[in-house]
Amino acid sequence: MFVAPSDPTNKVKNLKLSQLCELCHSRKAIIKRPKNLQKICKLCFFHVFETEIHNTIVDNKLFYRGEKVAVGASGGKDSTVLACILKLLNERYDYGIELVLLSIDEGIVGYRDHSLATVKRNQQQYNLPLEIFSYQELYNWTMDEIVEVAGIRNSCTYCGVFRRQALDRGAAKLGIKHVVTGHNADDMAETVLMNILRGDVARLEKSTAIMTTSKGSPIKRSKPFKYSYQKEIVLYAHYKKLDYFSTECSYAPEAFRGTARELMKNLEAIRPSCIIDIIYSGEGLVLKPKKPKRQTVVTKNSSKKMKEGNNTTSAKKTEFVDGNRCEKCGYLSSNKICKACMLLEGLENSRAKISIENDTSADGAAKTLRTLENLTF
Ligand SMILES: Nc1ncnc2c1ncn2[C@@H]1O[C@H](COP(=O)(O)OP(=O)(O)OP(=O)(O)O)[C@@H](O)[C@H]1O
Repeated sequence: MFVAPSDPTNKVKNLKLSQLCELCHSRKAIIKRPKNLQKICKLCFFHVFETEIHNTIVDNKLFYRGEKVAVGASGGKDSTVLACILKLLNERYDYGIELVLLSIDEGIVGYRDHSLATVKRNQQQYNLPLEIFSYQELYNWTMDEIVEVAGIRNSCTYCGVFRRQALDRGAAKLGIKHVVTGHNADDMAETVLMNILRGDVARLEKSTAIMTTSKGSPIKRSKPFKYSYQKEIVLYAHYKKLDYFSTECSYAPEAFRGTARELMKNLEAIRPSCIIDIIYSGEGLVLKPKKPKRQTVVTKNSSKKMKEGNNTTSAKKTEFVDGNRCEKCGYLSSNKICKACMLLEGLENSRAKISIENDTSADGAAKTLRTLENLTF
């Protein structure tokens, strides 16, 4: 239990009972916790916020002693607070983990260059090693070039696919098998909501997992802020006076996610617990077992047709299990060609500035996106 009543700087006199912190009952309450509307003092807020994250880490056995962990560091509020708190908890509770800041430079002038300058300052402030990998070096494209060719509307799709892979590839190069990101409770609730609204059952099943791994891939990803509210992360950064970059990405946010975010914010205003409740609902969902895939029975007739070259089944997608390597880049992929290479192929074909909306060509970026939507990853 956290008690610091003798702290002379925070000692208060002549306060009404209603003005006192509801946790320590000795200092003035200055924060109304967004999560549960509890009125608490600054020190108690730091303590409960940090302890909740520690509990999430311990309850879910996120780390093991001696593990090397990369913090996906964008310079934004979430990952800055994550780096700060993981360093603090690692020292306070002696997790015995080795932290590294891992940043991806997507190549967005006026946005990522500024936020990476923040990460470089964080590196000094937290005394942690920093590694930066860029889309330019990994894919030979910057996001600015991609938007020029493929348009702004689908920029998040490209960026998301490339960033996920870039973080994995960056971690693999550093010999790290665990990447933590600053995805928070609001992000997760939004994702659950989006998947429900889209009827995307396959994604819904995975959307509340705190740790995700891909069969055959050595890199696992986790979200220690799974139960932390966005507003509390901002409050923590504010009261701790953390150095973070607060500008939004220059490219439009994914339209549907933006709508889900608005919806979540409206719901939160009426009922703050709805963020956590949506996550609990997602966790509690039991989905119907998947139907086993139908086997193609090869009859005498069909084998004859096959020999004659009339076989329609040969056009079907060949199934590749996780752990296979992309035929183009050699990186791990559950498909013959990884998502990033499929997008790159579309981009190369669209260099002639075919806009996504008007693109009806057979090989352009728009077609690649449509193909990707139909693939199961
Ligand atoms: N360029 C990047 N390099 C490294 N990690 C990144 C990068 N961009 C995003 N991430 C990781 O993914 C998480 C979610 O990113 P996203 O951009 O969706 O949300 P955000 O709320 O803006 O996060 P943040 O406030 O940390 O920038 C980040 O917290 C960070 O851990």
